Amino acid sequence: MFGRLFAHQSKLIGAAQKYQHSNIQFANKFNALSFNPYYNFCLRNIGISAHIDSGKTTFTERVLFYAGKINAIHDVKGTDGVGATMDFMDLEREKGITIQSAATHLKWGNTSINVIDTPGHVDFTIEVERALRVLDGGVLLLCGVAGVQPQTLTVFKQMVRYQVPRIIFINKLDRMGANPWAAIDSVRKRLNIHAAAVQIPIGIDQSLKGLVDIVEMKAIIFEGESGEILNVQDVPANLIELAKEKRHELIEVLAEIDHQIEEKYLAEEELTAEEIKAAIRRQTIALKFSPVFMGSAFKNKGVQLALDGVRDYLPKPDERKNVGFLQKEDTQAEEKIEFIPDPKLPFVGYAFKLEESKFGQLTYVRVYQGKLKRGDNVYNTTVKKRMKISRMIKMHANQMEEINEAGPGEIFAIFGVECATGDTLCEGDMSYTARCSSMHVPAPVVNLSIKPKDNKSSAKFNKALKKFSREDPTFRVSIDKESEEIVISGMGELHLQIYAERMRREFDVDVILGNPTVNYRETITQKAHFDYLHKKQSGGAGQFARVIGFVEPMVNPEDPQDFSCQFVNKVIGTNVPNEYVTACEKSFYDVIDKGPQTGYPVVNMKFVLEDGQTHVVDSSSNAFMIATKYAFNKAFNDAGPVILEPFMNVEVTCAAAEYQSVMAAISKRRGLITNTESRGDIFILNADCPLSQMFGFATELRGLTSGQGEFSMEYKSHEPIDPSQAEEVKKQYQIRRKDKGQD
Ligand SMILES: Nc1nc2c(ncn2[C@@H]2O[C@H](COP(=O)(O)OP(=O)(O)OP(=O)(O)O)[C@@H](O)[C@H]2O)c(=O)[nH]1
Repeated sequence: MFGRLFAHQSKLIGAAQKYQHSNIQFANKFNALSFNPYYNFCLRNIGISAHIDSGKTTFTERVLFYAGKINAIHDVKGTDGVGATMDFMDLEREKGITIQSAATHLKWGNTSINVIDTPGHVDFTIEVERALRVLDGGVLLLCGVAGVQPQTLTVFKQMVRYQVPRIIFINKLDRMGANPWAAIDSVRKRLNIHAAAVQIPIGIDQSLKGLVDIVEMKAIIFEGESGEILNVQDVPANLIELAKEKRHELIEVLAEIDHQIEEKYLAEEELTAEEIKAAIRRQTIALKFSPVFMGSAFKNKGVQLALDGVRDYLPKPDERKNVGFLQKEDTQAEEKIEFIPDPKLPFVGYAFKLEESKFGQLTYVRVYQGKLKRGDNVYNTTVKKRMKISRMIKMHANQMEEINEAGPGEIFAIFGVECATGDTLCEGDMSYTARCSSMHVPAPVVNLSIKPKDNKSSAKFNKALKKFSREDPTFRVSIDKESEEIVISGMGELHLQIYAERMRREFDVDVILGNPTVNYRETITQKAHFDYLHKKQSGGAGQFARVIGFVEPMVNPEDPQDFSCQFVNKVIGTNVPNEYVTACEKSFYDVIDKGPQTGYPVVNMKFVLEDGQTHVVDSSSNAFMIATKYAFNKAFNDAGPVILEPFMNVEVTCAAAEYQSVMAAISKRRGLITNTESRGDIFILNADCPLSQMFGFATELRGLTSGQGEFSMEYKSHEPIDPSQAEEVKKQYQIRRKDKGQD
């Protein structure tokens, strides 16, 4: 029955696209499915993303307080003995950082808001990916002193990847040196988007008292112990000129992208607050504009107005286009489909996060279409299994609230279903199933060998590894073929250390960690031909295979982490029969797994087989596999082989007086300084550094700056290694081989 409904929906949508009608109109026109586009009129799914330490958790804590979800504000580091509500893991409270994304929901007036607070550290970037994959809008937080920082760029790129409309909140205006206009400038220059302030501050740093809403032209002073009283006043006389100037700037920016505003602007007509707000909403949802709010979360200034911004300018679930696929089970044929947030259509949900709780596995789901009720059966498209939903809950940080149903656009969690991150759950029968589009999973860059201190803990150790790798697709476990050690790979040292610590705390397993190593890669820099004959015809069964072709580099400039290789069959005629081509292909993919110089994978290379030769008796798949292996080795050597190592964009912030020693430390670590900037007493340095040289930098920086310096880094690309270092990496590989008796 649901298969039929899906099938019907697919026909409707196909037809709707053809006639350029909206699905809603089309469905209504044919009266085929009753459709209620206003089901979630009052729902927003938002995430809060930013560079490390910009104040996401502090901001979310205020959001919860003003929305009446908590009755007191707590500090992020847990110094008041409680800790911020959303950083509920002990580790998060001790370190004062967010490690996992946490979900909560609240009411702001008549609007229900699901909020996901995500980590800022690049090491936990998958948490941001999975949150953005399922959110309809975002708040991009910036520090009012530093403006756009490296991780701001990363989260911004992630927002662009998932087409998430966003408002901006410039935080920390209470700090010395805060300058919202410089921050907006950095947004325009570094993010290259249309953005303009909708507010101006009343006072700055120590004297920050409130904000002027330049759309409505009114002043708001935040009063009461926690800024909970909004005292609305006339714009102070000394700020009228600035407010007018910034209102004009806002209209000017909108006029560039919005026809309705442009017409009135050119005709020099006065615009009403309603007209400006409508244009901000239109263009924010169209991803062409980001309104800029500001304040200080810590000093309880401005958060309520940003929440108004979430309600007024970010989209409802039915204002986002959610495209997925409809799969016909018998033929596996897939067609694109738009999921419609109508509770009467078949249910489609996306499992975006798993968490082990004391009651079993908790799976977070976002509903894209239809409605799910407790007791319903769903079909997991990936594992092709039907499962009963016996418990549904709404999460508020680590607290649970039982619910009986969830409709379109909702985010909730279910217990006890077999699921992995990225699976689609749907109501389809076996003939038609739905699949949501997937999320981007970045490749790990750091490895650590790991083993339990005590052999008796092996079972618990393995259980922990299994659990963590199911939860986090950027955490990988493998066995080093040479050393036979277990190796964990992840996004950074901190990422892996946190898992080691969680093993101790959650599984009672102490572990020994090896030194971190980075994920080298091997590639070629030029084209090289091969013509290799493998011939063994003296005594016994003979071997004969000849392969002819070339290898060449293959780079995807769009995606620095696209490390693919390709085998291309260009054989014309029957010189190499198909079964031998298949053997050559298999051999190629086997051999690139371990590069000849370092044992790390070969990337970005095309192997083109053009011709060859067989022998009536002595040729075999095995002979062609051997010939391909040797042809590869020879061609690889002739094609200018290089070793690549991961490079990071590093940003260091320190006091101006310390900059020389920081610059020297970066240069010593083979960093290439790309930018330096002083803002008042603060010095900011950007550099491209090899990741292999950055281990232990946090400790060195603390020493150089009396603990005051901060740094962050994010993956940039894999780049050729310095020749002197290349020799060392090759030598290490030879030593490892020798130790294993492979030489
Ligand atoms: N002066 C000032 N400090 C702030 C403000 N907001 C947050 N902070 C401080 O900045 C530090 C980081 O705040 P968090 O809320 O943990 O930042 P975060 O972005 O959640 O951090 P991560 O999740 O670890 O990236 C804490 O010491 C906060 O007290 C603000 O508006 N003004």
